[in-house]
Amino acid sequence: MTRNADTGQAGAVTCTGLAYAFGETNAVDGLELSVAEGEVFGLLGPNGAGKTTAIRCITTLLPVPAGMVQVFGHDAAKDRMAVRRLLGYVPQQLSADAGLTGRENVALFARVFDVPRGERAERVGQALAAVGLTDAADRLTGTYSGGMVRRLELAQALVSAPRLLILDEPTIGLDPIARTGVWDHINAVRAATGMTVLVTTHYMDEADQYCDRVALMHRGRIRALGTPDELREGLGERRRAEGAAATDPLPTLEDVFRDVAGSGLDDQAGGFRDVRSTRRTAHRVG
Ligand SMILES: Nc1ncnc2c1ncn2[C@@H]1O[C@H](COP(=O)(O)OP(=O)(O)OP(=O)(O)O)[C@@H](O)[C@H]1O
Repeated sequence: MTRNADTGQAGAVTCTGLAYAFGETNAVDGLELSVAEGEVFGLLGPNGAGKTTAIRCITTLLPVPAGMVQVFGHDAAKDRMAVRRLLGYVPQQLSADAGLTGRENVALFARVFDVPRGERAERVGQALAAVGLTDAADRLTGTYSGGMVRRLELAQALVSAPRLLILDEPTIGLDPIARTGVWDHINAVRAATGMTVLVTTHYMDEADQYCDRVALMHRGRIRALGTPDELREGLGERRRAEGAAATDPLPTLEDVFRDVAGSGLDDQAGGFRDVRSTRRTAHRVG
């Protein structure tokens, strides 16, 4: 895994004091976030933490009412088109049309994202190949499994060759094999292109395995930030200083989250575990 958070290159994403409210609800509440070029950055948190709202501000789908968002140095409030041209986005909700073939779905995105006409067919084929869907490309998307749909959505986001790929819960609702498949394809594309990846997830194990750095978000703010190892070891050290045995198992990322969020985690509907079965990604199409 490439860990180049300290290369000194211009950040892929910088949020400074980002705030967004829905009425009385401060969904994002002074978010400070910096994603380095080339890293896989995980934004973690329970239901309602503000992850999707923050992501939607970064993608320019929501305005930036307070604070600042920059993507590769472009201000998301002032230069929306420049930001949009640099990123690919896989939203939580379905973005593939069940009545079209996989190839037609990706071609639609190629047109929307202004892939030059003469290059479209080749780029669509490459995007489908990158996610392992060449053989299924001419089947109706309605016949795809949940994992295939997610990979198709990935191809849709990749067809414009983005420098930044943003994925909102890319594996929710998928079985472990399909989840691994989605990540294998993300990593293969990243290795080939150096693309930056910003991903939200509830799956702590997945973040631990695939993210270079993670930010733990709770009630609109980042509560802890670091590599998964740094976060787990930091809590382990503190527990040992407080008297825990040196032989105790290293804390998990979920332990770290419970430590920073305290009991606040439990008073929200859901938490981490029970959201896993509630999404219907695997059954959304067909
Ligand atoms: N369109 C909306 N109208 C009103 N409130 C909203 C809206 N969207 C989100 N919220 C509220 O803003 C807060 C943050 O929601 P958000 O969806 O950003 O969290 P999240 O961390 O992405 O959660 P999830 O994991 O469930 O997607 C929540 O309290 C939510 O109820």
